[in-house]
Amino acid sequence: MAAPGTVNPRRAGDTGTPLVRCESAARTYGKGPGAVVAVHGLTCAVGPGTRVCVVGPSGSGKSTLLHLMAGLDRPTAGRVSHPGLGGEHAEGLARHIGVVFQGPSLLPPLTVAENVALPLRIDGVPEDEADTRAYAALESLGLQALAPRLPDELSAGQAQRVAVARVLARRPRLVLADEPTGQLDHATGRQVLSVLLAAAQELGAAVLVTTHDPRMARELDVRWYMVDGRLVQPDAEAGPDPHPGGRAAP
Ligand SMILES: Nc1ncnc2c1ncn2[C@@H]1O[C@H](COP(=O)(O)OP(=O)(O)OP(=O)(O)O)[C@@H](O)[C@H]1O
Repeated sequence: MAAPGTVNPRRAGDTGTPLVRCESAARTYGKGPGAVVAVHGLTCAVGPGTRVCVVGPSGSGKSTLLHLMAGLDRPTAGRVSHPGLGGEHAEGLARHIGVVFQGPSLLPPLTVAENVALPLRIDGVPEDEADTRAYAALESLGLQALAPRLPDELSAGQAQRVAVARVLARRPRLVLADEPTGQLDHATGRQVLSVLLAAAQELGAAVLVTTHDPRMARELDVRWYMVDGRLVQPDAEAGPDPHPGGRAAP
């Protein structure tokens, strides 16, 4: 059995150069006696096409790990790198990594279509092409009828599916979703997750989703369990992983 904090990359479906790799990565918030070690020296990797779920209770460090992987935060010790995404330059990474956040994230004054097109415009995609790609992303998620609506005219589940469309319209190679179903009822949450997984599969993107809900975790191929800022082997928590290669059985 691997040391605590280490996830065997093979179990994570490391079938190519990892898109993201953590090597003894740690994150401590604050200094001195009040310092909080949110993540303790984690070693793990996400390979192309892999679908990983990080399962753990509130406060176990899931968001911190996701932010480190997204390049939104830096480890206070150890290293996080993105060898399969062309290096470590933040701007370059942002083009390849899509992040879905837990709460409302759509801009209230913009329509759904404008919200989805905005990141493309920021990336420098010409307006017509951005609009076309935004509409195509909405259509592929069955959301085209929502295109002219404002965010406050959507249900929470619809808003979260639009947020997924916004991320996927940029065609990322790695999708990191932080409790994307955390504010939804179970049935709606499952629907959002299934839309996210199907769209990512269509794109060939790897996915890492965090959740505190073990029922959601079953929808993913590989599960990592997080306790008090440490990853523990699935075997220790829930028996053998049914897909040790990290990919769903066909
Ligand atoms: N900016 C911060 N400053 C200080 N402590 C923080 C900060 N962000 C997170 N923490 C602490 O780090 C630990 C891990 O937090 P984190 O948000 O990563 O956990 P989580 O598993 O994602 O929780 P949740 O499921 O509630 O979102 C917690 O003890 C939290 O209080």
